Amino acid sequence: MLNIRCLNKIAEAGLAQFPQASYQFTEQAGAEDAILVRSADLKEMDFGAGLKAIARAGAGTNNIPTARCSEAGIVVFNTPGANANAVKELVLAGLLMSSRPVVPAIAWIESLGSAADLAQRVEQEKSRFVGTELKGKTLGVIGLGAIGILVANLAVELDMQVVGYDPYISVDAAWKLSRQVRHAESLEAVLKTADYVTIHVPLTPQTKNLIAASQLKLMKTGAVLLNFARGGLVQEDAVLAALAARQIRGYVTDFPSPALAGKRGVTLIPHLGASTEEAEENCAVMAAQELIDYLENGNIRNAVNLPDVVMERSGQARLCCFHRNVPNMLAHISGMISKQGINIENLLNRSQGEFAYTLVDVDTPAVEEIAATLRQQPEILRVRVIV
Ligand SMILES: NC(=O)c1ccc[n+]([C@@H]2O[C@H](COP(=O)([O-])OP(=O)(O)OC[C@H]3O[C@@H](n4cnc5c(N)ncnc54)[C@H](O)[C@@H]3O)[C@@H](O)[C@H]2O)c1
Ligand SMILES: O=C(O)CC[C@@H](O)C(=O)O
Repeated sequence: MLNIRCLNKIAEAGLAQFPQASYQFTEQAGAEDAILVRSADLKEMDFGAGLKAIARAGAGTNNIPTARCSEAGIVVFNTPGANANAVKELVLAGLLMSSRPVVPAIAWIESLGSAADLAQRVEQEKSRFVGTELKGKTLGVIGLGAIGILVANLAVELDMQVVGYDPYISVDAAWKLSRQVRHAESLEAVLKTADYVTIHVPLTPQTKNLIAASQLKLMKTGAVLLNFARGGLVQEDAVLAALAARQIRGYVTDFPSPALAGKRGVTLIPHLGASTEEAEENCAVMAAQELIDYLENGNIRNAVNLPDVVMERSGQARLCCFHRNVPNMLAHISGMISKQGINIENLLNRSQGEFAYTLVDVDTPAVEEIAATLRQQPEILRVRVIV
């Protein structure tokens, strides 16, 4: 039996992926083979020696200590794109809420209750809630990954001018982007030209406080900043100062904090970007399938600390080695196997940065001794045998 521990509410469709004959769910810390998580913070968590993988049912992995996981031979997965449409739709709501004051207008009408002169007061006072149109305004999109692309393309459909910035854009992403999206050479160029700026980059040590006082100063007077990516990307004190100085008109964010609560110009949403039935199901199913293929076949799809490594099963056993990306590892692993007179049926090795992963299919199930010897190597972080 393999033990799966869920640290957040995971959609039923995802949990149903795990066959009951070979998987059980546990709440016991330290007993798990794999963890399924959404936003729970694992950064200070101790991991049991048996933990082989963590899957984030979502895009951001800043709640997972990925470097520590790699050192312990734990593969960290996420579910790229699985909730992108849900976020795109909420960004649209954010754009509409910041161009048309519908939220205060609804609050006002609710405050009137069923007053007899309701219709009359509506027509008399509605001019307090005049807005502007998105059509013709410029949207700056920072980060053109799964979400940024959808937001940029949607804005083109809304007849907005769109300017995008992503120095690391993938070729695949570039193909999906509307040709009407203008390419900005720098973050500064986006900030200077946009009426609305929306951020869609991961939170990493490099992107922390991406938008701070000096970036906010570049923004057009009266512009709106939308942050559906992570709170730490925007320096809150600087945003509050920019709002107070009327440098920017609004800050719409999916990441509330005590400092932002109740402040003029701030719209707080309780981290609902991915909270649709469809996105929760997509993420849960994708995360579960990634874990199952890794636990049962050693295959890796959508890990953040290793590249994709997928090989058809052959032979009688599979050795799965998570190791450092240093010279001679492949020669060492294959040499150890051939020294025992064992035939290698198939082998696949891929690396990403400091780490690498090797799958070896062999023609005998009797490879535990080889695995035990390989585990002695300091460069080898985890060896699993799958028969
Ligand atoms: N509000 C929510 O519920 C919610 C849901 C999903 C994702 N998110 C957040 O949104 C982020 C983006 O999600 P995604 O699915 O689009 O991820 P993604 O990996 O598909 O795209 C991220 C893009 O950011 C780009 N990028 C990285 N650093 C950059 C920089 N300094 N400047 C400009 N671009 C940069 C990358 O090249 C990549 O194209 C996630 O990391 C997560 O933090 C939030
Ligand atoms: O699980 C959620 O509700 C949020 C997920 C979101 O923050 C993500 O990074 O994908």
